[in-house]
Amino acid sequence: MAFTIAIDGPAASGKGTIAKRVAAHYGFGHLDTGLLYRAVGRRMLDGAEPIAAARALEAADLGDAAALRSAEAGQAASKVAAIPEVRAALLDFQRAFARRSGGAVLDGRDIGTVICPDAEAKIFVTASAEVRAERRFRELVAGGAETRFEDVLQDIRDRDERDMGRADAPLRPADDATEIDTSRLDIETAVAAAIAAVEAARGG
Ligand SMILES: Nc1ncnc2c1ncn2[C@@H]1O[C@H](COP(=O)(O)OP(=O)(O)O)[C@@H](O)[C@H]1O
Ligand SMILES: Nc1ccn([C@@H]2O[C@H](COP(=O)(O)OP(=O)(O)O)[C@@H](O)[C@H]2O)c(=O)n1
Repeated sequence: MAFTIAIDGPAASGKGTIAKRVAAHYGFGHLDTGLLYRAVGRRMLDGAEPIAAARALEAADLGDAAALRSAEAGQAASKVAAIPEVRAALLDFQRAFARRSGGAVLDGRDIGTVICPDAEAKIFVTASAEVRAERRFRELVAGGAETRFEDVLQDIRDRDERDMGRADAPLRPADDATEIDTSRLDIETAVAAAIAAVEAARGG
């Protein structure tokens, strides 16, 4: 049976963590759609033309998740993500994943609004920019990156503005999404709130 859970939200709000845990809870597949845009952004940084790179994207391009998670790849991702032809090139793959049998959780920016407007459950994860920057800063430092908190905060603000301000599929909650503000929630509590929202959507 196909059952789709759409999880959207800004950078470092905790949507990926929630998506992974919710998928494990239900035994569903999980797709981090940000990785697709990061892979196209990475290829642009290497000199490729972004629309052609999006059309030629292969599973192998998503292999090096650690490199794709850099701040540089994130900025490049949010630039190529504003190009309608790039978004169009990535649409079918995401929709096919969403309808896979056995259930799917997709996290990104436009899953509940554009990719899967008919998803059975929709969640919009938020947190203050300062809390998100603190989380991302710790994550980058733990991974060995040399960076400053102020730069991470600026990166998050730039991407928020670009992602919310673009004409095509801007970041916004779907009208029927449940919003979870994780600013003051630990991971366990945030995941429990997400599962409760899915259960409510299932009529449970
Ligand atoms: N509720 C939370 N409380 C504290 N840290 C969190 C919480 N949710 C996620 N994190 C941590 O914040 C960082 C970013 O989370 P992630 O799920 O990757 O965000 P996103 O997918 O929205 O970018 C990770 O290091 C993660 O472990
Ligand atoms: N469904 C999606 C997912 C990501 N993106 C873009 O890709 C960038 C990187 O997304 P991500 O989810 O990997 O970023 P984080 O939230 O993990 O920092 C975002 O800033 C968006 O510009 C998008 O436009 N649509």
